[in-house]
Amino acid sequence: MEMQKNSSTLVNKKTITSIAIGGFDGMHIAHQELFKNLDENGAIVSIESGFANLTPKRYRQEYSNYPIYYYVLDNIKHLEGDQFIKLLNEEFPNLKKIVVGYDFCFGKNRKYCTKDLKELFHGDVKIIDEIKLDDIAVHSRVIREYLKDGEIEVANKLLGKEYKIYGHQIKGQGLGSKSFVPTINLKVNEFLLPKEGVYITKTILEEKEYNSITFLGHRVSTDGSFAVETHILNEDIKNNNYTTQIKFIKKLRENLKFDSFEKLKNQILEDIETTKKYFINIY
Ligand SMILES: Cc1cc2nc3c(=O)[nH]c(=O)nc-3n(C[C@H](O)[C@H](O)[C@H](O)COP(=O)(O)O)c2cc1C
Ligand SMILES: Nc1ncnc2c1ncn2[C@@H]1O[C@H](COP(=O)(O)OP(=O)(O)O)[C@@H](O)[C@H]1O
Repeated sequence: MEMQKNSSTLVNKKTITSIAIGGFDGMHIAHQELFKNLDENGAIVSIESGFANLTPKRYRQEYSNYPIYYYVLDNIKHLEGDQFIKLLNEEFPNLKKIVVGYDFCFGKNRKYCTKDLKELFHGDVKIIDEIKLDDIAVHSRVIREYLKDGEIEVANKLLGKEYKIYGHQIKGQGLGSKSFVPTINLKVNEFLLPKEGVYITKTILEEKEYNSITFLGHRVSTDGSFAVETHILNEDIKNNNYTTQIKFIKKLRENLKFDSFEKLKNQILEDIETTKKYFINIY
């Protein structure tokens, strides 16, 4: 059962009776399976390695109604097994249940695993068997590899949602509106970017979602610089300064070098037509 609380800062830790523990980068379908085993006073204990780039820390709460409490791995990784459990019992004095996956290990040199957790914690310990989808093991590292290969549709299936990044708007070369099509240029920090290429996407501006096409990569046909730029279909958008979100849906093609602006422009117009057709056919 899910609850409506959604900010850990507002939830008293004393009310928490069950927790799921892990890194939770991606908040993918296997993570969501763990959360299904929490009770209505459940919480997520997220251990921060500093390497999360699918759902970096401040973007993670959006994918669960359970409050998330963050712990820095470097601060707890030296603990012996009993010390780790002691910490959890102190943090959550009414803790009755812990949910982890089959591969969960913790403490000094990661030498404590699920068997030790069962022995050390006096309460209910629920271990979730490995979750796979179409024979693919669901793990954040696996999802990262699909994204790096541009295999968005597989990545999205494993994520259980469309992969989404946040960026802030920056100035482009100023060529787009003049020579090609207008685009919003983005600077993206923290998030893993999919493989260079052209993608069917949705772009969210001020909570409104638009169909879009996004180019991501080195502008090998113009100035060679790296860019993330999104063109919103069928709309005349005034460039603003709001945080922009991009949801990736499908890769259209690789990043290509064109020997004239004319050829690049024709290709871009063709990409836009393909994208429009895609959206017409799915609605
Ligand atoms: C749909 C789309 C596809 C693109 N494909 C390529 C490409 O294959 N190769 C390339 O070098 N640049 C590509 N670009 C980037 C253009 O070079 C870029 O839009 C142009 O340089 C204008 O940049 P500006 O917005 O910074 O002015 C693409 C842009 C869009 C919108
Ligand atoms: N495919 C899976 N099946 C079952 N449990 C999983 C799976 N992936 C992760 N978990 C569990 O979810 C929690 C978070 O794991 P984490 O290591 O952050 O995920 P990932 O393996 O995706 O990086 C851990 O308790 C882990 O054992």
